[in-house]
Amino acid sequence: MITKIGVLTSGGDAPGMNAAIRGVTRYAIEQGLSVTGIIRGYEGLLSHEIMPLDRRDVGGIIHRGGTMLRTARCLEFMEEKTQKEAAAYIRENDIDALVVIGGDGSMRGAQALSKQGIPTIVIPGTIDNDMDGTEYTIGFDTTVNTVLQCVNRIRDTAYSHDRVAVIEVMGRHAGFIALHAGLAAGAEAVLVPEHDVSLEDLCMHLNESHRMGKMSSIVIVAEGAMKGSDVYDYIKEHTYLEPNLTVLGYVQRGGSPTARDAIMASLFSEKAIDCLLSGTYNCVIGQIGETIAATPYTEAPRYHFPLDENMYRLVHQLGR
Ligand SMILES: Nc1ncnc2c1ncn2[C@@H]1O[C@H](COP(=O)(O)OP(=O)(O)OP(=O)(O)O)[C@@H](O)[C@H]1O
Ligand SMILES: O=P(O)(O)OC[C@H]1O[C@](O)(CO)[C@@H](O)[C@@H]1O
Ligand SMILES: [Mg+2]
Repeated sequence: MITKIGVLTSGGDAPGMNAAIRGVTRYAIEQGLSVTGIIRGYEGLLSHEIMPLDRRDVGGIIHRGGTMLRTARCLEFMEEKTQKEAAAYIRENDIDALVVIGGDGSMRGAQALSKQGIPTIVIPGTIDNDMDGTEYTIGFDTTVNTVLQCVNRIRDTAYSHDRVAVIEVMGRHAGFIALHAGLAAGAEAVLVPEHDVSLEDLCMHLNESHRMGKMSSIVIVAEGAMKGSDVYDYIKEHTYLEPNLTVLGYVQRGGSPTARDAIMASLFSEKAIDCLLSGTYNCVIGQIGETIAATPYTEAPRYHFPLDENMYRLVHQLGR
C-alpha cells in the first residue's frame, strides 16, 4: 500500500511544473498520503537532497514559471549502478512511489527506476511537446504564446525595413514549437527537424513571394532543423533580400503558465495520484483525444503523436 510519495522535476524546466508540484502535493495530502520533494531531479536522489512538502509549502507557486524543486540533467543517472543507488535511497526514506514531472528523457529515467522495483509515474512537463503517450505536454502552450508575442514584435521591424526575419526557436528533436508559433504568427516558412530542409527551396519560395509584392517575411527555424545563423547566411549569400536574425533562447522557457498549462498540470496531477492509489504505476499520464489516460511506459510508443502535416502544409500555403 502507498502511504508516502516522492515528487521531482527533471530535464528542462517548463511553465506549469510548479502548478503540477502543487497539484500532486495537495491532491496526495487530500487522499491521506505524505509527500517528499526531491531537489534537482535525479541528481537529488544521488546527493540526498529531499524535503517534506505540506500544503503551505506549495502555496503561491501556481502562477510561477520554473520549478521550486529545481531541475537537472543528470548524466550519471544513465548508468545502472547509479539507478540502483537511487532506488536504495528511495527505499531508505520509505518512499513508496515516485512522481516524475519532465520530458521524454525524464520518462526514460523513471522507466529505469521502475526496473529497479520502484513504482513510478510520469507527468509530461516539457516545452517541446515531444512525448509518446500524450498529445500534450505541460509548458507547450505557454512557450508557443511567448514565441508568438516575440515574433509579433520582430514583425514590426521586418515590415518597416522590408526584411526577412529569421527566428530560431527551441526544439532539439521536434518542430512543434516552430510549427504552432509559425501558423499562429503567419510565418512564410517553418524549418523543422521532421522535414528535410532545402535552403535552395526556401530562397525560391521567398523570392517568389517578393515578386508577388511581399516585402517582408518571417521564417521560423527549430534549432534541431538547422542553426538560424546558417539560414541567415544562406539567404544573404543567395538572394537580394535582406535577412535579420533573432535567436530567442531561454525567454521561451520561463514565465507564468497560461491557463491551459496550469489547468492541464492540475488535471494530470489528479490522475497521477488516483493511478498510484489504485495500484496503477509505471505509466505516463497524458491527454489522448478527450481523455486523460495512463499508458504503461512499454506501450507509450504506440501512442506517438507526430507533427500535424496539414498544419505544416498550411503554414506554407497561407504564408505567401
Ligand atoms: N535512457 C535514460 N536512462 C536513465 N535516465 C535517463 C535516460 N535518458 C534521460 N535520463 C534522465 O533524464 C534527465 C532528463 O532528460 P533530458 O535532458 O532528455 O530532458 P527531458 O526530460 O526530455 O526534458 P526536456 O527535453 O524538456 O529538456 C537526464 O539528464 C537523465 O538524468
Ligand atoms: O540548455 P539546456 O537547459 O540544456 O536546454 C536546451 C534544450 O532544452 C529544451 O528546451 C527543452 O526544455 C530543448 O528544446 C533545448 O534544446
Ligand atoms: Mg526531451
